[in-house]
Amino acid sequence: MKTADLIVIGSGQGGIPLAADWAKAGSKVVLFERDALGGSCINYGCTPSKAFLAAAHAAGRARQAASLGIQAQVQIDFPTVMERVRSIRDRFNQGTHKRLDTAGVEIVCAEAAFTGERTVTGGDVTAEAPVIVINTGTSALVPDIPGLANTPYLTNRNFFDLQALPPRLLVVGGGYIGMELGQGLARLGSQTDIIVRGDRLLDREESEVSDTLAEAFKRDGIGLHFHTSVQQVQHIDGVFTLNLSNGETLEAEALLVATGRKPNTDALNVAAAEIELDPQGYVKIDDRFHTTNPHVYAIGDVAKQPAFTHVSWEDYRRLKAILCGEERTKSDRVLGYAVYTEPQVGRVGMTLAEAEKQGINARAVTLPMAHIARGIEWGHDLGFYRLVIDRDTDKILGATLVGYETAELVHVFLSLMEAGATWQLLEQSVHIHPTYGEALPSLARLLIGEDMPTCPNM
Ligand SMILES: Cc1cc2nc3c(=O)[nH]c(=O)nc-3n(C[C@H](O)[C@H](O)[C@H](O)COP(=O)(O)OP(=O)(O)OC[C@H]3O[C@@H](n4cnc5c(N)ncnc54)[C@H](O)[C@@H]3O)c2cc1C
Ligand SMILES: NC(=O)c1ccc[n+]([C@@H]2O[C@H](COP(=O)([O-])OP(=O)(O)OC[C@H]3O[C@@H](n4cnc5c(N)ncnc54)[C@H](O)[C@@H]3O)[C@@H](O)[C@H]2O)c1
Repeated sequence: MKTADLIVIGSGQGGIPLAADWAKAGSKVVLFERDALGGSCINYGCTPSKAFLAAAHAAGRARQAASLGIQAQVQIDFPTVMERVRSIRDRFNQGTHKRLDTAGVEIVCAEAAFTGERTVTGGDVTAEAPVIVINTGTSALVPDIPGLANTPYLTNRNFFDLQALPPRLLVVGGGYIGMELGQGLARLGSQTDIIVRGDRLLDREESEVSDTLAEAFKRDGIGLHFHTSVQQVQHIDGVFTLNLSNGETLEAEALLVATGRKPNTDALNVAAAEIELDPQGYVKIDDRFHTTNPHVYAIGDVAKQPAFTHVSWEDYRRLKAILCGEERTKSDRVLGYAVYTEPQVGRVGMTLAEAEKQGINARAVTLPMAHIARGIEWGHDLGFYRLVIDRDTDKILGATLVGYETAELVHVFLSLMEAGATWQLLEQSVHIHPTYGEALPSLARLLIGEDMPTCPNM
């Protein structure tokens, strides 16, 4: 039995810096990882998907340049695209290894399980510590569709190992992963169809977001099948055949299943440490990341935090402060996130409906892309910017930006909200012409009744 000061289970986005910081400060840290170091984000999530989308969107933008009078011949070298994706993934993965090694963390490459209140075993190592942090993330949740189990379907786990471009692709699921990777392969040349159980894409967002993305996907030649589910899967001679509940039959050489996530808690033997899970298997935590065991904390996706890398990373910063005796909680932060389709969706805070549900006297204003000079100049016609404010306090409550690179632009709102700013502060700001950013004060000016269009030259 090893004795440590800190045990981290899972090398997710919060666990790595926590382990490294503790070890660098001279503490004995043992980190268990059953798969690739760096977790989902580096190995089969953010990093490879965004490197992949860089290529896909380059192809999409080159084709769209026709509307500017530029006729580009797009040739896809798929093996090179994927080699680049994997080399970036590998570089980040090796960087993680080096970071933990240099800090002096003892890495145990094994699946870990609790063997007592403060003890964890993985492979032939058993360690005990007064503080244990669970950062084991999630895995693809694969639905129990007849015929699916024994086929070579793709999830985010093996997608980035693709060697050849599938001529045709079927995607099950109209959420983040299905949309990003589905549009990506479509832009690289796969004839793509997306099967959506509900009546719209990205159904947790406002319907105008879904409608805009559906229009963009149609322009990319993607087939959208709403209100239907897969009843049967067959895989014969390299071709998947899917029978849908609406009577349609679809065929393709590749099938991507992107129907949500499940927490990685099955192997943890949480009962041995009296750690409670919720009905879906996520670790229950309080506002200070404490599980039901006083020695054990949980951060990131496995603790049912919003499933984003910056959330897991921020969990680490807050948990570190708590462990150092500071008064911090998990809840008092402004949540922003983005979907890396084209157009992108940049989101922060509440929608109008969410604000009203909380009883807030809220108001929303919307500026369509057609009223943004930069959009017209660049040939981007899809999207809109929306701002939600509290009528009683004038504070900014949230924003939804759909358009070109809005994942960058939405940080203006994030910072304003973090500072507790009112919409008048934005309205008074003089932003640079011609930029997408100049449309943000214009958006706020709609609240004082200024008519659209509001940008110079419009
Ligand atoms: C395709 C895809 C794209 C994404 N894109 C983005 C994006 O653009 N932006 C964004 O913010 N987020 C994105 N995400 C979400 C993001 O990857 C996660 O929210 C982020 O990785 C945080 O995860 P985590 O720290 O909770 O743990 P993870 O990164 O999931 O890591 C958990 C680790 O624990 C290990 N583990 C599990 N069980 C055990 C065990 N019993 N013993 C030992 N080790 C164990 C796992 O092997 C894994 O390495 C994406 C996710 C996917 C799947
Ligand atoms: N850009 C980003 O930050 C980014 C990118 C990818 C993933 N992520 C994170 O990872 C999480 C998981 O992504 P995801 O796309 O797997 O999940 P998701 O929850 O975003 O989407 C899953 C979709 O599949 C549908 N679905 C569920 N079961 C189904 C079934 N049996 N048949 C058909 N459809 C079904 C759901 O209705 C939903 O629309 C996201 O919620 C997000 O937090 C983030």
